[in-house]
Amino acid sequence: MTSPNSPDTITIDGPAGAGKSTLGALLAQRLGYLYFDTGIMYRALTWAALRRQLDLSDADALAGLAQDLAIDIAPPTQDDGRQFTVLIDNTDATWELRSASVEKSVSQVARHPAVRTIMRARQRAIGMRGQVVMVGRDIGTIVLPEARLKVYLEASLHARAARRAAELQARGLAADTGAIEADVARRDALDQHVMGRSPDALVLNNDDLSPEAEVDAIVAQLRAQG
Ligand SMILES: Nc1ncnc2c1ncn2[C@@H]1O[C@H](COP(=O)(O)OP(=O)(O)OP(=O)(O)O)[C@@H](O)[C@H]1O
Ligand SMILES: Nc1ccn([C@@H]2O[C@H](COP(=O)(O)O)[C@@H](O)[C@H]2O)c(=O)n1
Repeated sequence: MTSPNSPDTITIDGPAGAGKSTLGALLAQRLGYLYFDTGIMYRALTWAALRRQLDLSDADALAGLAQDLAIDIAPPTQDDGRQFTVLIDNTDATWELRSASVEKSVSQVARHPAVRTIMRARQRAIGMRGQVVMVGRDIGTIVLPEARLKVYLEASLHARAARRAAELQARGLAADTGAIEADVARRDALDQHVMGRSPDALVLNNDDLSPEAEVDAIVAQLRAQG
């Protein structure tokens, strides 16, 4: 699928909590590329829609907001474990994007075709600049199908839930692994229609693979491609 004219981008898709952001950030750092997590955009839209008390079934209202919403991703402004700071309409919403209310509604917001059309166009414009590692659900299949390398990352439901629980505990928050597992499974089901594994993707299962080993496998694949 890649050609000399393909954008110099690497896509990473996979289900919730598979480790896409961890891998994406590490790989981008190794290659000196921009790291871009498209899940942040859907989370930002959901956060802003909830704040405005929009009806989450109103596709037109959500699409209008998706078009206009100012989402700025900046280097971390606080040393609290964040990968970056997310400013939405100039408000720091970094951790609120991970809140239970956003997690509960984000897949519902992301389902609207009108919303996805706008988000995908914004994402594609960023990817086409090149030297980007872009992470999401449909990046290798729809947003950047001509990417230089596509990765599909997977891990068992149990491992994904256990990692999410450990992450919350590390931030001093309560974590019920059973409830987290149910929530991750619910999001998997809702996201099924947007999830895509490109036939030419490099598939990595990280149940027993560290992020560093994942990066090594990808760099080896890039070298093999020449
Ligand atoms: N290879 C790995 N082995 C063990 N733990 C990992 C691995 N990769 C990531 N993790 C841990 O798994 C958790 C989820 O990772 P991460 O946030 O990167 O996933 P994600 O796919 O981006 O999630 P989401 O879809 O919810 O945004 C984090 O606590 C992270 O430290
Ligand atoms: N390309 C994408 C990325 C994300 N979504 C939706 O956003 C939710 C949050 O994504 P995370 O990667 O931060 O977990 C996700 O559950 C999807 O509903 C999407 O549709 N397409």
